[in-house]
Amino acid sequence: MSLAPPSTDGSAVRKQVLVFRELPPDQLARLTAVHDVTVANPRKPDERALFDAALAQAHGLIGSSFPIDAAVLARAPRLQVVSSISVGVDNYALDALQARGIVLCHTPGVLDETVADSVFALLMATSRRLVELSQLVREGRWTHNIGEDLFGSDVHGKTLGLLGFGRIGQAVARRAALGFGMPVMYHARRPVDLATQAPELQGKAIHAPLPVLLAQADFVVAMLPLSDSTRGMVNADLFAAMKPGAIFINGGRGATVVEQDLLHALDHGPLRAAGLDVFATEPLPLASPLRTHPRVTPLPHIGSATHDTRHAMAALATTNLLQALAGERPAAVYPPAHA
Ligand SMILES: NC(=O)C1=CN([C@@H]2O[C@H](COP(=O)(O)OP(=O)(O)OC[C@H]3O[C@@H](n4cnc5c(N)ncnc54)[C@H](OP(=O)(O)O)[C@@H]3O)[C@@H](O)[C@H]2O)C=CC1
Ligand SMILES: O=CC(=O)O
Repeated sequence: MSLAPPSTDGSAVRKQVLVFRELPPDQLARLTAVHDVTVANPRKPDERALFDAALAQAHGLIGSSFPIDAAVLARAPRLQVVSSISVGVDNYALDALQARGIVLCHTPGVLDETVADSVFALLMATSRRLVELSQLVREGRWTHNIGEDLFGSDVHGKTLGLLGFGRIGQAVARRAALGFGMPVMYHARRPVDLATQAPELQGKAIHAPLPVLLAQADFVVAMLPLSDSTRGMVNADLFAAMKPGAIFINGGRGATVVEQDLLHALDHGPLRAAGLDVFATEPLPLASPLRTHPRVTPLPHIGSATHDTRHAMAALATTNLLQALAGERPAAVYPPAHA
């Protein structure tokens, strides 16, 4: 869909913007007020040709869930800015963007609490077997009091081990430590200065050596970005080092986990259960054993999927794009200036 520009007020140079995933109407209106906008989702076969044509002219891209790789960038000779409606930047060819001086923006911060809510919901659901037991009621199999074979495991007071302790990891830690009395251990390459960055977690969360975290955590929650350093990081060695009966939750990116190793840890290793919002291939292929494994609770990548938060992400991404196209420093550029 090409959106005709309103009559120009002559105050600014209109640029070509390609929206590659749907934007809420109010955010689309902010763009069309100042730029020429094409909306085309390359995942839809009937919009692919329009996407390709608009890409060749685009100064700015905004969207998510589609890889903007080196081949796509090579077909966008005028590109100045890519604004992702996501905090994760693993869909973007970072080296090629940097080499061409194309600004990359993303949406940190506005989704932290919502994603942490989702991760904690998954942690609760797996430990108390909520989906499985709800299914039992729905299917008319609740004919007598459930027995020990269907009991769950406690959450409060148990130890949480976080792989990744950034914005979202810390939001998960707050829920665990302040709401559920859980001691928190975290693994990251650099310890976080809790006194300045998360004073409410002082004395409640510690930076622990990975083997210690894995041996002691009742819940291991991965909240890692996908990068060269994290791809396949959660592998057979890590699963083997986890405490017997541990529950594994992944709210970061699927490819940080070796899924075959996860399955082995469920069937032959220490894992009691797993809760997964993200997968190496999304949507999850029908043939994936993770889809139907009885002790896996799979979700369709819904970490930030509330009306409020998805709108806040779209608004921040739109602001970022408008700022960058105006030659200003965007509110949330990747990598951040201090990195
Ligand atoms: N399921 C969903 O819907 C969502 C998933 N996400 C995913 O969550 C990720 C995290 O988001 P956010 O918290 O904002 O990101 P941050 O950048 O704030 O945090 C990332 C954390 O991971 C750590 N980390 C990075 N690389 C490594 C490594 N090699 N080894 C150990 N720790 C590492 C960082 O610490 P250090 O650099 O010191 O190692 C930091 O603690 C996103 O990148 C995205 O992929 C985000 C939103 C929604
Ligand atoms: O996975 C979602 C994101 O914002 O990143």
